Amino acid sequence: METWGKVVITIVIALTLRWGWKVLNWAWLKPKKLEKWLRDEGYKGNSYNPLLMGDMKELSAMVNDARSKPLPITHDITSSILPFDHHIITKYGKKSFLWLGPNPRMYIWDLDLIKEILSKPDEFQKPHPEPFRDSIIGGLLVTEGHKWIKHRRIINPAFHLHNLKIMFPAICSSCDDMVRKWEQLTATNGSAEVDVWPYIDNLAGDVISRTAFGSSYEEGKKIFGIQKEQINLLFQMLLILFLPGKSAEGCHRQEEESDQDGPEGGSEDLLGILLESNSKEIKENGVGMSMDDVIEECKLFYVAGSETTSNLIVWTMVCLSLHQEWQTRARREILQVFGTGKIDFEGLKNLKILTMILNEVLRLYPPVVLVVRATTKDTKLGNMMIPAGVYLTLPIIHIHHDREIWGEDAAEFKPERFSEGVSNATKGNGAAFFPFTSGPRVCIGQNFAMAEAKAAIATILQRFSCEISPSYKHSPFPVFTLPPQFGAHLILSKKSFLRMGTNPRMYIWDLDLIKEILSKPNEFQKPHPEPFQDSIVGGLLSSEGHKWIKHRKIINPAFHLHNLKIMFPAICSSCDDMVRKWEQLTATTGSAEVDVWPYIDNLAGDVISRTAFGSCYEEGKKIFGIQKEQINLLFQMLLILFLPGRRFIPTTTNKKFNKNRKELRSVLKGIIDKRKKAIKTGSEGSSEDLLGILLESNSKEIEENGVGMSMDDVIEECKLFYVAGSETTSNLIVWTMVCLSLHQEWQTKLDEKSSKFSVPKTRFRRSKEPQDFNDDTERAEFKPERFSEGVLNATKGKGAGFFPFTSGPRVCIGQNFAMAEAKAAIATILQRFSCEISPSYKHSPFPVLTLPPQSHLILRKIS
Ligand code: HEM
Repeated sequence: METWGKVVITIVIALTLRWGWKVLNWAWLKPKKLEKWLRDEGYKGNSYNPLLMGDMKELSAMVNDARSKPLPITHDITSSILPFDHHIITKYGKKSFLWLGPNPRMYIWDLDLIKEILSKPDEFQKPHPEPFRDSIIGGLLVTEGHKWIKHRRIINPAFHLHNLKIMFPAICSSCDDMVRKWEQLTATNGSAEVDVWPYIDNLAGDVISRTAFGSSYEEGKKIFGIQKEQINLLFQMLLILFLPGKSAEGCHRQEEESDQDGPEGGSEDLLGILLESNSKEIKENGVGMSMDDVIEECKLFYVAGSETTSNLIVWTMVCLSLHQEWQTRARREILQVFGTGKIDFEGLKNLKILTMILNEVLRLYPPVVLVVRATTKDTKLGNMMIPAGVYLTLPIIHIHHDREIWGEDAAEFKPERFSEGVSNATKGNGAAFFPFTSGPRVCIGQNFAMAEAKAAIATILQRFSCEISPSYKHSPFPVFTLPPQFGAHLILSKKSFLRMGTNPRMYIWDLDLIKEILSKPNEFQKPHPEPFQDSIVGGLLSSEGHKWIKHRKIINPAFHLHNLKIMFPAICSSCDDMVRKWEQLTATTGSAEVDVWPYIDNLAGDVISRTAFGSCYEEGKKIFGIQKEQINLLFQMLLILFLPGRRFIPTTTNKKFNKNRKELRSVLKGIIDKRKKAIKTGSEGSSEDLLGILLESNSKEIEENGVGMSMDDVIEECKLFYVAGSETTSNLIVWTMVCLSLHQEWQTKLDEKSSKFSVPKTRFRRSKEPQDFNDDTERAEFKPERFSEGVLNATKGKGAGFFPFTSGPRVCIGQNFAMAEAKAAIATILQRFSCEISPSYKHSPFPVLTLPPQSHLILRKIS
């Protein structure tokens, strides 16, 4: 008995000593040995302290403190989101390390070393055990060696591009579902403040549920919920997590629960493809994945595939809200590629701007902020021989923000740095951008994630604009990935589009954007084809690029002030002719009710006929008539106008339209030929009208540069003079008369000043036209005094808010002409008449190509 007792005591002592030795080695000797190695290699860090769990206590306190408050809105986030790492790096430099329990983690900043580590997954494995990670995920992400090779081979097909293409409609359905909810939220006011994070978070889970489990989508969603709770529970256990044998009761219970949800379903979703690939593996090589393996992979799909991608989407929305110019560029591209219709997989590759934006977001807000590898034996890395048990931190986010790599603007959102690809953005050092890591263990879901993010952002921007809400709190905080801890409160506004045929039209209200668009005629061209306009006007108005530059140069002299001066008497003759007719109408009683519109309409045509075609005035007037008829015919064809090949549809209107077109050409050709001859023979006045000056300027261009305008070009310009020059100016004149009839006080003012008045200019303000006169909002009132100190003052410094003639290089070439004509007309009228609204007047500004009315006014002769 005694002997037995001694034996037992000896065994107990031996075991205790062995266990004690192990603990001593784990908690003190080994860390101290590794610390010595690190310091010998020139790495610096805090001295290891087992009582404080290495740096865990300080780290935990700093993390909790950082988590408690939002950050300033800046992309310079590394120091705030990884406060302890920042503290260590600032204190000890880049060659430093920190203690997670008894394990030292050294930072690897050298890009060549990072590449080497990632290219040798066997030598630099993921740390095992890694309590945080292992409690949540298993599967491919954490397996090593042969098992990893086999699993990766089995899973790979699930992520092939052609399978992604099959799954893509499911991704789009989830995006549509989300956006539909936002449409409900913004239905009443057109905009709403929305915390988009829960929706996006849910979207990514939804996408994985559909694409991973297809028909078992609803059960799939349940797993998503459980997995999310697991991560939160782990955070509550941060301090005990690195103790051996830590208990995670809650976790285990839920693990079991999530284990119960077994896989099932077809072969067009991730699970189906995986199961098929597994059967193939078993057939070919005897062993494949077990049921437990498959379950682990499914759980992994959730965490790896949804958290990460939802991070990317939400930070993209935040960045686009902060950088509206990129939101506009992205939306423009999306509308160019998909219109407002369905997003398709093939179109994704044309989203160049969006790819640049997503890359920049992945750089600034990488969902995986760092990855860790560990040595299991003495391992060579560069010039170092690293002993077993050292953890290596590859600080993705620090490297993505490193000024030495990206330049001084590293913390700025500048997607343009990716315009020539990743290699260019990183100045040849592609390894500096690795949100999905690199090497054999590069993220298997990279294409999946990018396709999902593109589909989501495209679907959102097709329908909404977003901006930062006042209640937004910037809170990127690394949990497992980098979600916004306090959500992402944005203001979503519904985008309104008008559909013309298959093309959407978006409204641009922002004056800076309007100015930008008008200042870049090459980038923002007129829509081609634009069936309505193209059927009526060609010439300068619809040409682009070099052709436009050449034509504008040739035509410009025709609108020079000194030529306008020469043409001015012709303008006044037309005004006199019109007023003479009114004098006849009012001759008997001194006043008469007159629909002034046909006269004014005719006046403007008359002015163009005289000033454009001078001596050929009568033929010119014929053109005017035909052009007017063409506009009316087009209106009758509105329904078929946007059909391809519309010209050949044999309707009566279409036939008439085509006949008119031919006639126009022939009349104009006749006029031009005649004029060319007259110029040749030096006939008097042959080059004093628009046509003459244009032909002369064209000859000069041909002489100097070899090419000028063809006959067809000149015909187009002449047709354009009619529509652009007469409809528009007659609108200005008639609405001025209507306004002066409504606002007698202004008529009187003009009367008093007789010849030296200035024409009120409020016609084409961007504000809405009143349909009745009760609209008392200030912007809808007729108040010419707002222009008393000029346009800039009237628009409260925003000159771009008034642009009846547009602005930039393509500003209306006939602006001075129109203003001179309108002034001459109104002056001539008011010299002889007063006008007031007649009881039969109907207010009917209705846009055709321009904005003509039906205007019955009472004209009274001024005695
Ligand atoms: C923006 C989105 C994503 C980012 C930034 C991202 C990032 C990463 C990174 C950095 C790794 C390497 C981790 C390490 O080596 O420790 C990784 C691995 C992995 N990712 Fe992703 N990921 C994303 C989306 C996805 C998606 C959508 C899926 C699947 C549906 C996925 C599945 C995986 C898997 C299975 C691995 C392990 C690969 C292996 O070890 O062989 N990821 N991911």
